[in-house]
Amino acid sequence: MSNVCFIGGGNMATSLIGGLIAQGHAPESISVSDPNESQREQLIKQYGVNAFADCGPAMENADIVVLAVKPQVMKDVALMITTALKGFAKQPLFVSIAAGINLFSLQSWLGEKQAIVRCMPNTPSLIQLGASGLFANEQTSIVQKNLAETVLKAAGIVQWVQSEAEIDAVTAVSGSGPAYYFLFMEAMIDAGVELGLSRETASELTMQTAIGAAHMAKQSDVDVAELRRRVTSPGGTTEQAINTFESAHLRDIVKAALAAANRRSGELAQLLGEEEPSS
Ligand SMILES: NC(=O)C1=CN([C@@H]2O[C@H](COP(=O)(O)OP(=O)(O)OC[C@H]3O[C@@H](n4cnc5c(N)ncnc54)[C@H](O)[C@@H]3O)[C@@H](O)[C@H]2O)C=CC1
Ligand SMILES: O=C(O)[C@@H]1CCC=N1
Repeated sequence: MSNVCFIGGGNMATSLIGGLIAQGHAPESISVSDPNESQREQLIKQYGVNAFADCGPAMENADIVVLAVKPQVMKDVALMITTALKGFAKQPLFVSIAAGINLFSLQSWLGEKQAIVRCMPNTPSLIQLGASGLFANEQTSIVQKNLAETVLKAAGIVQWVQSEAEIDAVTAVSGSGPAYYFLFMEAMIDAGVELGLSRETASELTMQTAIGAAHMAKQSDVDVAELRRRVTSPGGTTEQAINTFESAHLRDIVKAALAAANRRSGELAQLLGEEEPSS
């Protein structure tokens, strides 16, 4: 079993650790470093993993180090890691899950020779229904790619993408995506309450409808547009709701929202990363 280390033990690390443990990964082979003591205690109590305040002891013997800190602290953390790594015989594979921080910056902080995978997971990883996009630098071997894939697959589905730019698109679609569905569910629950349902009934119906629609879409041999048409009887109720969404340009709103999320990845790269020399 591979030794997996998480630098940063917050929301996403907790989701990924939850996925690994649920898949039978031994807690003793998972280590976390986080300066926040209550975060460490929570992870020890919930999963029985090893937790440390500093990155050095957490990374000892690690085959794979998942960088799960906020983009704003990534540079400082990466430089600390580089110092700690100097005493290590074995260099681990690094997997960064930070939005916007590109391989150019990660390589300039961790070292040009390091194998690094940029990954964008999402929070449903906690219940093994995550979706992750992955892109590896040239230094990453096939064995290391398989290792990254195995760790992320414990949390859900994995898609390798063809270019690093696509990771920003993955961030806009599935990284941030759960929040879009939660917002839509919030709005449906509020609207159901407006129409006279109790909040509990509106919540139960909304969530089960989301689950049912997602399962149908995954299992169906027709596309989602056709599934929508099959709910929409001519002259019926759904048609009225769909017409309302279309006249309010829902599709344009979704396009603009995802474009804004995608753009933000580029802004984070500029704000928090190293400047790439223009070729
Ligand atoms: N929350 C989400 O849905 C997703 C987040 N991400 C990315 O995951 C990363 C982490 O996000 P969250 O887990 O939401 O943040 P979070 O704030 O919940 O967790 C970050 C953790 O890093 C710890 N930390 C701060 N300084 C540290 C240091 N020097 N060494 C070790 N740990 C340190 C903090 O104490 C905190 O527990 C971000 O870069 C974000 O872009 C990626 C996909 C989805
Ligand atoms: O909002 C963020 O920046 C992170 C990345 C994807 C989901 N949460």
